[in-house]
Amino acid sequence: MEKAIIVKNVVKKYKLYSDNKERILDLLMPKSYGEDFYALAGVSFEAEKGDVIGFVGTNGSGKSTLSNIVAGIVPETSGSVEVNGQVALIAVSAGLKADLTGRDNIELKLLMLGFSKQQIKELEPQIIEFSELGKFIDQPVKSYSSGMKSRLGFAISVNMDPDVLIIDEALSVGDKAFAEKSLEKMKEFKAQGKTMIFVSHSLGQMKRFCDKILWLEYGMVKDFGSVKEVLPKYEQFVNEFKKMSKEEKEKYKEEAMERQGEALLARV
Ligand SMILES: Nc1ncnc2c1ncn2[C@@H]1O[C@H](COP(=O)(O)OP(=O)(O)OP(=O)(O)O)[C@@H](O)[C@H]1O
Repeated sequence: MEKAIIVKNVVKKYKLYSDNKERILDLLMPKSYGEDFYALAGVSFEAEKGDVIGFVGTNGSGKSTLSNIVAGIVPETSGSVEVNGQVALIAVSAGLKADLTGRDNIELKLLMLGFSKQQIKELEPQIIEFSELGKFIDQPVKSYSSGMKSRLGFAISVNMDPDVLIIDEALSVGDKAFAEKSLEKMKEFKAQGKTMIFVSHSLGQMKRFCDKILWLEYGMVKDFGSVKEVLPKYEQFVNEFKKMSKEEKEKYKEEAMERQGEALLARV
């Protein structure tokens, strides 16, 4: 099987600063300021060509960070990411320039991806039609609602015919009719054998759409396998987690952070 995505040992470290002074000191001084925070602590997984993989995990587990790294939008701190083919990320307002109009954003995005002026001229009407933005297409994106931004982002990404498509919660913002239309488009892509990553809190959508599930927990892979195998385990965890008291949740987090520390130490 041909690999579409190979992610090896990816770590993403953020710096958390208590105030702006600390941030500036960290930039200017040789000594390190601020606290290290690991959004991803050594994540590995592979996608075969045509796989549809769902990322699940509680809030803050690293799903968006990982999808942004696979899409090449955020750099990894260490580890490696290989993507075969052109990748498109759909997330609310991902990569849209707020001061430009919807139309300018379409042109800019396609130009940056290497489309010719002629190709852009051909693609533009179908993108605008798909976005259902009507005359708003010539208004600056900063005047759009989050649903409108998501529609524009979705319309650009699906119409440029990518090899790998990453969809981060984009369907939860638009209205129901648009979400259905988008889901249809994604089914079409799936039938064409395109590789997709799908980030959503809707387990129903995951079940309907994905083949495999990557379960992230505090920046680590808790499980990776078929939907049938992993999703019931995740569902059970979510139900149990919801029932935990605040103290039990804290304890669970502490233990997971210890495992994270050990995993990071084992790497050095
Ligand atoms: N730019 C940043 N600076 C500092 N911390 C960040 C940054 N971006 C993300 N994080 C932190 O990294 C962790 C992972 O965030 P991420 O958005 O990837 O999680 P998620 O699983 O997508 O969460 P959600 O389900 O809530 O969208 C979070 O604790 C978040 O606060």
